[in-house]
Amino acid sequence: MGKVLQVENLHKLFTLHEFDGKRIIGCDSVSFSVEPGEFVGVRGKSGSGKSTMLKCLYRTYIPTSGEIWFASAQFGQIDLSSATERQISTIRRSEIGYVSQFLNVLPRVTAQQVVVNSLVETGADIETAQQKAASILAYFQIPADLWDAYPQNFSGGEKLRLNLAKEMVKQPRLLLLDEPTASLDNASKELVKDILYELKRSGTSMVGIFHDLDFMEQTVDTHYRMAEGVLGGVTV
Ligand SMILES: Nc1ncnc2c1ncn2[C@@H]1O[C@H](COP(=O)(O)OP(=O)(O)OP(=O)(O)O)[C@@H](O)[C@H]1O
Repeated sequence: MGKVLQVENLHKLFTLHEFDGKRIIGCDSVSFSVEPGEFVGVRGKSGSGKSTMLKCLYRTYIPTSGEIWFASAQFGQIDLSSATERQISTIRRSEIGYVSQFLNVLPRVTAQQVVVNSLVETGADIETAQQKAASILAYFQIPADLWDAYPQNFSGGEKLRLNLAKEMVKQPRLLLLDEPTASLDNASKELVKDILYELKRSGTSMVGIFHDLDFMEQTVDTHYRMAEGVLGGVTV
């Protein structure tokens, strides 16, 4: 099987219109690829461009130049930097997940419903989705008394685990992880580590950005360091 992701010369420049058009480099000439089931980890100082790169991959940001080739089940090889908004939302529904400690869900939707909606989006019927959601929330150690609560008020760790649960049920080809251990205690980190191993075993490819270097070294296959927007290889 070919590569899941091939990033070529990705460049993102921010123009600050409120400051006379001042320009800031987000990331510069980033190139790397990801094989099926490979976990790529990126570290680097604060402000070095890690989030910018990840957000370009998810198309939260439109790259200034460069190509992001993704092997989509639905569209074949598709350049995410120039795909239409419609194609991007289809791909996000079932092929690419994004996980951070910040939960981006509709207000007044309970934790259980968040997971149910995710399952329904990938084609499950409501009844199966409800049964499955309960076992998934239990597996992710979300306390049962929170299942009917609104996740906006969850702790950072609970939000992250719910985010992982809602993305994992899609069995995405590619999972993007934005600081997957931020605000987790050691027991929760172990749980997340097991979940990531499980995902890898099932063939999901991952790209994660990290400040937690211990966790990164224990989980990723390929290490990169970002410095001033430029991605470099790291020998561990
Ligand atoms: N939306 C934006 N508008 C303007 N500048 C931005 C924007 N997002 C990021 N930047 C700038 O791009 C550069 C890279 O920021 P980025 O958030 O990608 O760094 P990072 O490595 O993820 O940092 P951290 O580890 O602190 O999250 C910084 O100089 C930042 O100020």
